[in-house]
Amino acid sequence: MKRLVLASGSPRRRELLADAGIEFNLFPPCDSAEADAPRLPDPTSLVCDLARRKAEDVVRRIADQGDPPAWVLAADTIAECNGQVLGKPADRDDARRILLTLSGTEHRVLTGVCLWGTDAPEPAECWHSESVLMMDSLTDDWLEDYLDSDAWRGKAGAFGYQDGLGFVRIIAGSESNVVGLPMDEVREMLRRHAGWNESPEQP
Ligand SMILES: Cc1cn([C@H]2C[C@H](O)[C@@H](COP(=O)(O)OP(=O)(O)OP(=O)(O)O)O2)c(=O)[nH]c1=O
Repeated sequence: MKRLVLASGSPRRRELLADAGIEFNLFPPCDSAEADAPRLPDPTSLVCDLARRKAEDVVRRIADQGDPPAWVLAADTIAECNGQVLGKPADRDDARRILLTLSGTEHRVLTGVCLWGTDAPEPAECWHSESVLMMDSLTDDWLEDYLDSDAWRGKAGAFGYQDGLGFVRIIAGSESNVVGLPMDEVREMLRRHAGWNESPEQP
């Protein structure tokens, strides 16, 4: 059976996969796999394309190293509000801009997922999952305190749902999708392709 490689530097993705009892190795993609990609205007196409590029980068590097075949799993998460794509903030001002865009709105968080065998020319699967969220209207004081906390860094939409601050609620879809990896769907996908099975319950 091929080993599973998580092509990600995201601590949230690592935790989600580990919490599900799935064994994997880590192999983060190059930053350029995401940074140099064209910004496709359609959010769904964008997250799938970015997940695919991250997977492809790691598939190539594993093959170049001559390592045994592996399954490579990659993902990309963005927030989207009225057609505007909101990714990871570049800096504090960008985080303020993103949060003011989301403040008081219903919006979506989309995660694209790609699974690719290093011995195959194309991905086995590439798809996305989405959740709908509602963010409270943020006051200036609250916003500046939140920006001081640095909790927005490295997070799409400049917020961390997992931080439990309560200013954003999920209306539809899963929490794991919001924080970077839709685990129900990922488990199913790994069962289909990678022969992954949950460990039997201990008596
Ligand atoms: C919306 C949201 C996103 N996030 C995170 C998940 C992702 O790590 C990040 C979105 O950026 P991504 O570009 O999807 O991922 P990444 O750069 O962190 O990691 P990699 O590409 O190496 O896999 O935002 C949260 O942690 N909590 C949230 O509530």
